[in-house]
Amino acid sequence: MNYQDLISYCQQDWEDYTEHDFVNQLATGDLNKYAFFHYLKQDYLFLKHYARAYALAVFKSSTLAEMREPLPGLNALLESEMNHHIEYCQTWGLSAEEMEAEPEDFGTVCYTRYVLDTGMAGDRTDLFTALAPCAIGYAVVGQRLGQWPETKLEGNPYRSWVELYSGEDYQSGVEETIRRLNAMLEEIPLESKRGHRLCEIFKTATRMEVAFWEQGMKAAQ
Ligand SMILES: Cc1ncc(CO)c(N)n1
Repeated sequence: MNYQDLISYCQQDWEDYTEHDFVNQLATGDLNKYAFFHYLKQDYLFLKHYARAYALAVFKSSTLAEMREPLPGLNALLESEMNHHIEYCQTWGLSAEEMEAEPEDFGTVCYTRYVLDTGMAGDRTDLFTALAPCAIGYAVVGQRLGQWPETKLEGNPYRSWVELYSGEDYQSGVEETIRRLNAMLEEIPLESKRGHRLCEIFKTATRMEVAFWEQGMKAAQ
């Protein structure tokens, strides 16, 4: 099997995630600012736990080459994504300390602990499958918004978000992630108990991504 099989298994959830109103409104600049602010603060907390999950990938590795594999992703997350979030929140008058002190919303707890639990209970492939919708989905969103005729950059308060995820650095990092995931999935038949289990992991994480957009939307109501 390959990563495309994981997406096909949950096609509707995948579209709900990557074509969500939240991202379309981000691209046009029409998203409610409280929705975005809540999302961004929660995403900061989300990324911290995500970094822990990448660190777990080192723990779950056996060879040195495997141990090194999660490092570029971990570095991009802790540096460019986190710095973007911190700098953005600062422009709204929120300090990094205040972001640290923000309480975790339910969707943030559910998603991050699901990924960590899947990785701890399973092996490296289970863990990377649980991590996959995050990286791949945001790359798909970034690519789509980068080409979408309705995307507005000029005067868009969310421009930096669109540029981060449609940018060359993020896109090429995810291409590498996909290549590695495919190499892990190659030997596993889609029509097997193992294949089915991986599809279910990917689907659950994808549903959590939809809930994460919804959690932002709800903050505006
Ligand atoms: C919830 C979520 N999923 C994926 C990404 C992409 O790294 C992110 N920053 N946040």
